[in-house]
Amino acid sequence: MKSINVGLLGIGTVGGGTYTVLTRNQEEIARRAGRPIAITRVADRNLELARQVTGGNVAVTDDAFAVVADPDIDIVVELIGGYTVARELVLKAIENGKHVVTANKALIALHGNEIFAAAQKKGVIVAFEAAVAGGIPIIKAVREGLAANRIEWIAGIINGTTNFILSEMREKGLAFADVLKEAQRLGYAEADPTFDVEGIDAAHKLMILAAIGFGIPVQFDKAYVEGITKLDAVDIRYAEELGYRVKLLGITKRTDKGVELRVHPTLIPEKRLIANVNGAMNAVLVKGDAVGPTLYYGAGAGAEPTASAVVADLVDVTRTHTTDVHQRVPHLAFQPDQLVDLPILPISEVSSGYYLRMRALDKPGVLADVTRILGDREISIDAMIQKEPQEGEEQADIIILTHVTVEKNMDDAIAAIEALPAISGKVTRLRMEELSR
Ligand SMILES: NC(=O)c1ccc[n+]([C@@H]2O[C@H](COP(=O)([O-])OP(=O)(O)OC[C@H]3O[C@@H](n4cnc5c(N)ncnc54)[C@H](O)[C@@H]3O)[C@@H](O)[C@H]2O)c1
Ligand SMILES: N[C@@H](CCO)C(=O)O
Ligand code: NA
Repeated sequence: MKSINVGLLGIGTVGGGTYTVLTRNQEEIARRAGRPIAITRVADRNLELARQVTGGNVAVTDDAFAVVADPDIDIVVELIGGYTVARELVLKAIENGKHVVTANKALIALHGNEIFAAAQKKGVIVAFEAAVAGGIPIIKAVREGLAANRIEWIAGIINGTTNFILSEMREKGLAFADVLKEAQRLGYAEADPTFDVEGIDAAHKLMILAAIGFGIPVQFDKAYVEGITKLDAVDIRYAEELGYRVKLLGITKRTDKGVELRVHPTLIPEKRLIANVNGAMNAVLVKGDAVGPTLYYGAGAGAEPTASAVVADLVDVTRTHTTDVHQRVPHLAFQPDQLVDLPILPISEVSSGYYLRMRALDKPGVLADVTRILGDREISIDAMIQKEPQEGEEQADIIILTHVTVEKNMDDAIAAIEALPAISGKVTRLRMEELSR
């Protein structure tokens, strides 16, 4: 039987893993796909690496555009990353009538609308399971498995690097920079690790999840993005005292006013399963109206876990590419002419519980002033700790957990608290999610 010929662009961490998995499980994959799938050409600007990984068994080139133009190639796998050359290559592949598999969440989050429109026009498939939560089949779960549901919200630990950093810092007391270096060595981090630590990578993935969950076009510029670089170890400790873990969470919710789309460090009750997801592991909670909350857990980064998703997409594309375009699973889960323009809410309109930490002079009345400011704005307090001042100091930390309120109301309360003479410096604010309903 004629094999499906794959052109692999980029044979780094994920590309290398893809080559290994496809070669190792060749026979079983053919039995699943209905025909053999073979990588017949590889492009990488590092020719030495390409030769080394393929052991001289495949034609290698440093010109990715030559692979995309090759009439013998059926599916192009883009594992270069970034959104400049990768965008051009993917659009060129589509133009040449090739199906595309990619792990590139940045590309999909920024240019998905353009790419899917081009693919629809040409009748080709663009598959991107590896782009969100690595090896966890979350795209398939939301797009197909939960197709009966009205998706209400999705919340996930969707960046392995930051979860690895937070876990190592908490468990082993290691320094941020050392843990980041280790994540880079293990192949978890992006080419530019600021994408990981500033929450951008998680926001790329969240944008994709919101699009397939709610049937909206990708619009990455509307996401609220806050990473872990400003997170203070003391807040992780206080949160623990109060029974919470701090995770970098991507949250998207459908509300009456619009869609919440936000990535930020978040307090989660420690009894939730997702609060106990550690290391480079990812977990995504999806709440559907019929099914209730569902949880998906697994390796979110790394060579073979990510390759697992890339190769599954290759099998999917191989199985479905004979199907009529209109009968296929739509790229963003909803038919292309059925996407809706729900507004994405600015962060000021988002509702959440809050963790507040402030430094206050240890004198009577301060606490009363703070609680009055919150009370005047109908923000109710869930828990509070007042620390004893350290030896020789006059100020002490006050930590307050609040019930849900809208962010702009909290902005106003924080401004009033910071204006109190007995409060010094800024109030630290972290958002909190119960993730129970
Ligand atoms: N590493 C992970 O765990 C992981 C997980 C999921 C998704 N991803 C995504 O997968 C993609 C690849 O990531 P990676 O970690 O494998 O990166 P990588 O840096 O390890 O590999 C990229 C490869 O592409 C090659 N390359 C770069 N520019 C090229 C060009 N113009 N022409 C030809 N080759 C070129 C590089 O030489 C390198 O070998 C990215 O989009 C990334 O976001 C990575
Ligand atoms: N840099 C990403 C790779 C997986 O997408 C992460 O750490 O999760
Ligand atoms: Na995935």
